[in-house]
Amino acid sequence: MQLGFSQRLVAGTQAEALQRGVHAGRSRVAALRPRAAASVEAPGTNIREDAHNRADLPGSDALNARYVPFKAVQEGKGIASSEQYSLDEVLYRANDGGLLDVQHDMDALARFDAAYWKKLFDGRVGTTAWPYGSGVWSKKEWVLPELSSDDIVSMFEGNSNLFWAERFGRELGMSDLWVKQCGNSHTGSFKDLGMTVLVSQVNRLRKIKPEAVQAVGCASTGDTSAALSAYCAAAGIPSIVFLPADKISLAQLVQPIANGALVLSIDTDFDGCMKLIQEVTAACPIYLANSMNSLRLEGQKTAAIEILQQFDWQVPDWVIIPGGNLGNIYAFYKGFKMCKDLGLVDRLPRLVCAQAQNANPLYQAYQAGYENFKPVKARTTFASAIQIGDPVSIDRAVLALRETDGIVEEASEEELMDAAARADLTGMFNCPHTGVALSALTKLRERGVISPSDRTVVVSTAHGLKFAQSKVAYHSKEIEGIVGRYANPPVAVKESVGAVMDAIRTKFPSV
Ligand SMILES: Cc1ncc(COP(=O)(O)O)c(C=O)c1O
Ligand SMILES: N[C@@H](CCOP(=O)(O)O)C(=O)O
Repeated sequence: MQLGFSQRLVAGTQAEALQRGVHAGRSRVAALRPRAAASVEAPGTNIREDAHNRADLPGSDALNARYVPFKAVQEGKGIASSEQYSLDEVLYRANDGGLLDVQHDMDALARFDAAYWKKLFDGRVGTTAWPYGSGVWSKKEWVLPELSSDDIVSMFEGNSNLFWAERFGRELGMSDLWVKQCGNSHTGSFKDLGMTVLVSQVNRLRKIKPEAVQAVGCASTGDTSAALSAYCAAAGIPSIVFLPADKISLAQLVQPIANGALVLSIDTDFDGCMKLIQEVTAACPIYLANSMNSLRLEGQKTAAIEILQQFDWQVPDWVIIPGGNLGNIYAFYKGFKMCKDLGLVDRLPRLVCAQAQNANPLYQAYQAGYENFKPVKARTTFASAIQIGDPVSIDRAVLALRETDGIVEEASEEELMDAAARADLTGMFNCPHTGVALSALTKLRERGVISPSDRTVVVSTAHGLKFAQSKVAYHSKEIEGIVGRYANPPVAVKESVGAVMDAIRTKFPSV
C-alpha cells in the first residue's frame, strides 16, 4: 500500500519519536545500571520496568496477528481467511487437520512506509533497551505486535554475524560468498530465534490461562531441546524433552540436563519422538514447542530480515539452508517475503534447501516435481540434527521453494564432512549441517548454476563445537568409507628439539 504525503510525514514524525524513545530508553538504562545492582532499595528500576513505562510506538495498537490455516496461505488468502484464531488459543492445527500459520495484518503494517521500518530496525541494533537488544524483538512489530514487553523471555538472541567468506569463496571461484552464523547464539543453534517467541507467548498464556499450560515439551534431534530448556529455565517454566536415544551429540544431550528439563531418552528415532510428543501434548496441558507450532517461525524469520539489513537492504541472489523438519526454510521465505510485501526490498532471493543424502525426503520430492511426497526412513548421518524422514513442514517448504524458484540439493556423508573440513581450513569451524549446505554450494557452483559474482549466503545453523566428536573422528581418519581428504591429524612427537624440528620441516620444508 502506497502512503500519501501527509501519511508519510506522520510516519516520519513517529519514527523520530520512536528513535527518541529508544535512545532516551538507552540512556535511562545506562543511568539506572548502578541502581539496578542495588535493587533492594530501588525495586523495579530495571530495563524491563523501563520498557513498561516507555510509550509504545504511536499507531502500533492497530498492529495484530492471528493464526490462520496454512492452506489459506497457499490459496493466497492470508489473514482474509474465514477461519482464524487468536494467538492466545492453545492449538497447533486447523479444522481440516492441516498446519496453521501466523499471519500479520499487512494493511496495518503498511501504514508505516519502508523507510520508517528500516530506520526503526536499524536504530535498535546494539541497544540494551528491553526488549530491542534482541535481534528478534528488535522487529517486535513484525513478530508478535500485541505481546507486552513484560511477557518477553529473551537472552538477546539474534544479531548474529554475517561474514564475507573471502578465501573459501575464492577457492570456489566466487567473489561474493557470505556465511550467516546463526549457530553463534546462546544455545549454539538458530533455534533460540524461534524459542524466545514461543516461550514468551507461553509466559503470557500461563498468566491468563494457568491451567492450560503446565509445562512445555518437544521432540528433538538436540538443538530444539537445548533452546527450549534454556528459555524455560530462564522463565521458571517446566520443560520436557523427547530425545531419540543415542542419536544426538554429547554436547547437545548435556544442555537440557544442565538446564533442569525432564529429559526422556526414547528408544526410537526423531520421527518416532515427534509422533509421541504430538499425542502427549494433545492429551495433557503440555504446550508443543516444535516448529509445527507456527509461533516458532515468527522468530526464525527474523534471521532473513537481518540478512537484508546487514546488506543495507540489498537482496542476495542465493540463500542456502540445511533442511530437516523443514520449518526454517519456510521461516526464511516468510522473512524475505514480508520485506518485499512492505516495500523494504524489491525481490526475493532464490532459496536452496540442502539435505543429507541419508535423510532426503524433500530432495526426492523435488526430483519428482513435488508430486506424491513420501516420507523416508532416515538413516544415520553425521548431520544428526537433520536425520528426519517425515518432516512436519513439508508443505511449507514446498511453498517456499516454489515461490523463490528454489532448488533442493543433497550431500553424501563424505561430501558433507569434506565440505565442512575444507571450509574449516579457511578459518571456519562448521557443524556437519553447515557442511551439507557448503557441499550443496560447491555442487551448484561446479555445475555453473551459481555464477562467480552471485551474492550467495550460506546459513550456518549450529556451532561446530556441538559436534566436536564427529570432527575429531574425521581428522583422526577413523570413519569407515571416508578417506578424509582434508584431515589434519595431530602429530605425536617425542620430547626433543630434533624430533620437533623434523616434524615442523616435514610440513614446512622451507623453515
Ligand atoms: C543444526 C540444525 N541445522 C538445520 C536444521 C534443520 O532445520 P529445520 O528442521 O527447520 O529444517 C536443524 C533442525 O532440524 C538443526 O538443528
Ligand atoms: N533439528 C531439530 C529437529 C526438530 O525441529 P523443530 O524445528 O521442528 O523443533 C532439533 O534440534 O530438534
